[in-house]
Formats: sequence, structure tokens, C-alpha cells
Amino acid sequence: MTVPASVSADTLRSHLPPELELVNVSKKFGNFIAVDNVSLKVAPGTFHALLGENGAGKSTLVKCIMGFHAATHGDILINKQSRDINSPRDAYHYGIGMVYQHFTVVPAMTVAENLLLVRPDTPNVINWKEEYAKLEEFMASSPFKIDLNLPISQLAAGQKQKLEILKQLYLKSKILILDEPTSVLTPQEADEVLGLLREEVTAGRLSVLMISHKFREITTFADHVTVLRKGKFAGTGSTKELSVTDMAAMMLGEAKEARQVAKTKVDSDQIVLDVRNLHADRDNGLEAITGINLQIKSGEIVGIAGVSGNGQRELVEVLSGQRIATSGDVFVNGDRYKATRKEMYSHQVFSLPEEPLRNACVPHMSVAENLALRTFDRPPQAKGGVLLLFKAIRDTAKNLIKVFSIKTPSADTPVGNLSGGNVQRTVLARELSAEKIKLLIVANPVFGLDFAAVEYIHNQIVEARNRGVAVLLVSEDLDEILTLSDRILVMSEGKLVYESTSAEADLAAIGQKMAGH
Ligand SMILES: Nc1ncnc2c1ncn2[C@@H]1O[C@H](COP(=O)(O)OP(=O)(O)OP(=O)(O)O)[C@@H](O)[C@H]1O
Repeated sequence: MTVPASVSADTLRSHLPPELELVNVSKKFGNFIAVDNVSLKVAPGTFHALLGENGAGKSTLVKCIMGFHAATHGDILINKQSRDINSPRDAYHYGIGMVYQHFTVVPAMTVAENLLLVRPDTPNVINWKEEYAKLEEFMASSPFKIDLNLPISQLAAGQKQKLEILKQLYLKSKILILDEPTSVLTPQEADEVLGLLREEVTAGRLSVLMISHKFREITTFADHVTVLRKGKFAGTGSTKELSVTDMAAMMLGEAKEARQVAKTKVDSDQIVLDVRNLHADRDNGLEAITGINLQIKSGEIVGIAGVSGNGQRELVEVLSGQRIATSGDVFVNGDRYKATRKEMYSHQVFSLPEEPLRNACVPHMSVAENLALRTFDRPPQAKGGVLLLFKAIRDTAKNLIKVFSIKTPSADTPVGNLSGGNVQRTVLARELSAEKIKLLIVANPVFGLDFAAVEYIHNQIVEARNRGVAVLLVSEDLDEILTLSDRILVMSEGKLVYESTSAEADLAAIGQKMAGH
């Protein structure tokens, strides 16, 4: 029986966190079952982790709790009463709030303004003095302290994520749902944010349901974990009793052997990418890249480490034709190169940019069409450059979906409906399946991906390198740079400030250079 939302919101939120229970929840999209009969319980004052491969159904499940999706089947129980949650407003009523992977704060406003904005009952005319006093009182009692007067543009990533959580505490949310909350934070920031949340949970003031791919965070901060596999419940248990191997086995089904592609020796002196004294500006006209020189040989992975915002994005954009350099020269295979679509094709340059859904896909077009974006006007997918052969496009797509294990209901599904990991695989399949590749440019290729997908994509990159492809890898993840690169560079304030082979890399020096010292 479903009980109407008649209990007063303040009554609910002034008490201990309620118990949240999902009973046999399913969610279908057309004929595709994204969540299949999943049950889980978040006991009051506990920290519950939700784990699963990309596409396992984690986001869909929490969107059902938040009322973004209507579950096709099943019950959501709050304090053992079945409740209808048809919108985030209903979720708010029951004291449930969500913090997303990406920030939703308004950059042009201050911390105080962002907090006020979040309230569903913000008055049309704000008595600032009164509201400000209340905000100061709230901030004094909150676990995170941020200066109310600071504009958002002056906050570091960790502070922004704290503000996202503060917004929910300000709304007096008692159950916080977090969707990969630490993916944009440094490990130190992540530990600080999760540590403070853990204290709130231990004090009985909050319950947390957190989607995460990071075993370390789950074992350090969560009490319980529920694992999903291909939309189905795959197991649950106390994090004290489950080992990382147990959790990985639940997540992947039959235990998978970690397959690491070994690097083979590639003897080549052929310089594929040659960048000379390159300069480029940011969107705001200030200089982002200040005189970069860089060469990459065939069969070499060159990793560029650095804190984001130091010109890496602009460099990748210049090399993939999305930004015009202000001066300097780029040569590919010895020829001057401006990264037009034609040049990229003739020089066999491919790229996996950051945020591929935004930068390398057309979200409302199908997986098949997105897979064909590079080749649709050439045989065998087109005749005479104009007549598109849709059967050939679909057949090629079906084959790539199989070879690259893209989880999609069909080749006709819009790519924007796929999970993050599968969008990444789609772009990688398109970019790596070309018969000949000379240069591959990849930026943060495994951001937000589960460990099986990380391993898969890393192996694909190493395999490409072993075939003689020159690879430019730009990543904020130092472990990724150290694992994959043959040569390591550090970028700071638009310049390359450190270089070594990976065998001779000095971690302390890299850290200092990344920090701008
Ligand atoms: N609106 C939608 N329409 C159709 N299919 C969808 C929609 N949203 C999600 N799906 C599909 O449901 C499945 C589960 O997706 P979901 O985003 O819940 O996975 P996830 O476990 O959160 O993955 P990730 O870790 O990559 O974020 C995926 O196969 C996805 O393609």
C-alpha cells in the first residue's frame, strides 16, 4: 500500500535519518531492463555503497529513489511505509537529497547566494540581513566551513563539492545520495569530504548511499555495500567482512583474470608528432600554452601530467582541430598540420577527448551513426561520397559493438542513453578501429570508469602503441600516466616543466612541478 505524502517535511527532517528500503525495484526503458528486481536497505545512520560496472544500473536505481524515473515495478519504503516518489520534490519531502558527480553550483554567485537559491521556498523578496544571519548560524553548526561571501569561481574543486553537500544539509536532507562524488577531487580532498560525512553518519545525523568505483573509499568509509551486475542484484554485505576480491568477483561475475597487455619493444625513430614553439589562448583571450616543444615517436606513449587548467585541454584542442593556435608549428609525419578533418584522415590521427559525450559524439544520434561519424562518406559506407549505405553502416556498427563489448540495447539506441563507460567504449571503438592509425591523442580516457573498463581501455592504448601508434596521453591521474607512459612530461602554467623516461621518473620532483614549484 502506498501512503500519500502527508507527513510534514519538517517533522521528517528534524528526526533521525529514516530507514530507506527498496523492494524488488525494476526499471525498463522500452524492452531493455536497466534495473531488474533489486532490493536494498539503508539502515538509519549508516553509510551504504553501491558498486557495479559501467552500465550496471546504479544511476538508474538512484534516479528511481529521487523520482527522476518512475520505477516500472517495486516499492520504495521509508520507515517501512511504501511511498510514491514522483519527483525530486517528493524525495526532498522525505528528507532525501542527491549530490551529483558534476557541480551544479552557479559560478557567478557567492556561496551564500547558492545556498539560498537551493531552497524550494526562497521568497521573492529576500531579507538579506535575516537570511544571512541564519546562514551564518547554519555554517557554524555544519561539518564543512566555507566563507559565505566567496564567489564560486574562487573555490577549489574540493570546496565546490563540499558546497554541494552543504546545500543538501541546508535542506536538512537526512539521506544523502552521492553519485561518484569524488571523481573530480584529489585523493586528499576526497578523504577529507568523505571523512567529514562519515563523522555525520557515525553521530547518527545522516545516512549515505554512495555510488563509487573506488574500492579504497568503499572499504575506508562505508559500512555496507550492495553490488549490481547487469541490472541485477549481485550481492551485499558488510565492508568489514568482504575483501576487495570478494567485491570484484560479485561485480564481474565469474572471477576475471586481470589481463595486462605487456609493452613490446618498438624500434622506431620515426617522429610522428612534432610540435614547435606552440602558443594558444584560453577562451578568455589569456595565453594558455606558452611555447611548447614536443616530439612523439612511432610506438611511444608520451604522458603529460598536470593539475587541470594548466593548458592541457587547450593543447589537446589545438591538436584535434578544436582550437586555433596563435603561433608555432605542428608537423605530423613530417607534414605541416592544422588538424582539419581531411588532414586527420590523411595522416591517420585519432582522438579520444575528455567528456566524449560532449566532445566526440552527437548524443541524440544512434550508436551506429556515432560509430560511423568518421567514415560515413567513404566506401564501404557510402557510394560516390553522397549515397549513404545504411545497411553497411549498421553492419559495421554491430561488429564494433561486439568487438569492443559496448553494452547497448541495440545499434539504434541514441548514444546519449548509454552509461558513461559505454559512451567511452563507443568513441574508442570508432577511433581505434581504423585500419591504420599513426597518432592517437587521448585525454583523461578513464575518468569515471569502473576498473574493468579502465583495464580494457588501457590495454587498447598499449596494444595500439605496440602496433607502432604514437600516443599522446594527457591525464590528471598520475597513476595512469606512470602505468602507461614511456616518457613523462609535466605541464604547468602552459609550459612543459619536467621530462623523464618512465623508468627514471622521480615522483617527488613530478609532484613539485605539478604544484608549480
Ligand atoms: N534514458 C534511458 N533510456 C534508455 N536506456 C537507458 C537510459 N538510461 C540508462 N539506460 C541504460 O541503462 C543501463 C544502465 O545505465 P546506468 O546509467 O544506470 O548505469 P551505471 O551503473 O550508472 O553506469 P556508469 O557507472 O557508467 O555511470 C545502461 O545500459 C544504459 O544504456
